[in-house]
Amino acid sequence: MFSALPHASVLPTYGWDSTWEQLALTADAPAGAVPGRVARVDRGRVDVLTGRGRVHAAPRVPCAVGDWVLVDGSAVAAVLPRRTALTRSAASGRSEAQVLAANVDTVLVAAPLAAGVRPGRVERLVALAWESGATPVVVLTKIDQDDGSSLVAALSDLADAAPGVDVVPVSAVSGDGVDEVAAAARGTAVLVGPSGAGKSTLANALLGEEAMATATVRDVDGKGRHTTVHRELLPLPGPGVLVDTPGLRAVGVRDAAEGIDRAFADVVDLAGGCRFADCAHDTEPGCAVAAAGDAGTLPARRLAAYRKLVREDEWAAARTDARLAAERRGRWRQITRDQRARYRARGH
Ligand SMILES: Nc1nc2c(ncn2[C@@H]2O[C@H](COP(=O)(O)OP(=O)(O)OP(=O)(O)O)[C@@H](O)[C@H]2O)c(=O)[nH]1
Ligand SMILES: [Zn+2]
Repeated sequence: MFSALPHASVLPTYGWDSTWEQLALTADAPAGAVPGRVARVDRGRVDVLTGRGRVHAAPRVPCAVGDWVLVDGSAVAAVLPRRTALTRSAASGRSEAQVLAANVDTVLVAAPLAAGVRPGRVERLVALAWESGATPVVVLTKIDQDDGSSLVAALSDLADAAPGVDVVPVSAVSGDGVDEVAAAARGTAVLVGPSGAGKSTLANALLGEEAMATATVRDVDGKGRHTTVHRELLPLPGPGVLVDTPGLRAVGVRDAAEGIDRAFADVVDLAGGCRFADCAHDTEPGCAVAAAGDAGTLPARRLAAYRKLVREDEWAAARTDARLAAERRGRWRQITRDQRARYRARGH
């Protein structure tokens, strides 16, 4: 239970609503705990935006940027159930998922025009976005660098790579498209994409320079570039909240079968025409997906990307199963040991 909220009026600017209030009332937290939203997580400490300002707290329970929590003194006492969670397979090869941001409504997938669009990266992030429960929007950044034909080509590639997903072209330098991105960034929006995609520069444009300069944590990398080192949640001047994330190099998928299917709705649609309901679209006879690939109606690249993500997702699931099995074995061994010790103690 949390106490009456003397300064609760700022919480809605962070996304607080009556549903969160209800959840907070029934949460398991000491009297006097106050609600707030996690703005930053850094080596075992979290920054929470509360009605009484920014609080540094120790997370007694694990939490991620975007979580609504109840803070008791200087500790996070409870995390309210998440509406959505943007996760990736942990980069270190461990079998746990890493929560990049919680309670996200819109995932802004930044793809820079400068480098030429990398469709595989966009597909992967769009799949993770759908899987999270949020709505993806592709943001084609740095369009001031169009050489006259690259913008048209990029928009066409993105339409193929992200069917049914809005694509917003933007230049943070010229300001073109910034209002459109602001309109697309519904609710809590998170900016994801590779390092150097222009996420922080776009965040600046959306937030106003000063807000960003004082709030985000940036560092100079080995090549002398400024790069974001922390995820940071910031209220936008209009309605909504923005989370800027450091560039994502490796984004593994896991438990993302639904998200992958949504990101590849064209492939799934074709699969409806396969002879076998459990067709793996590999070497099965009567496979409509393979046929479309052969006929060139489904780009070979896209089919390969779909297969790759599905395989990766299944592999991650197998790894999780292996870990759970190992844990079960470990538990069982412990039980057996305990039992033996009890028998010995009884003199058997
Ligand atoms: N021409 C042009 N350059 C841009 C634009 N947006 C960003 N840049 C430049 O691209 C570089 C990278 O921009 P950042 O905003 O730091 O990229 P980021 O995605 O935040 O990178 P990380 O913090 O490493 O994840 C910087 O040199 C920016 O000045 C743009 O709209 N047009
Ligand atoms: Zn098939």
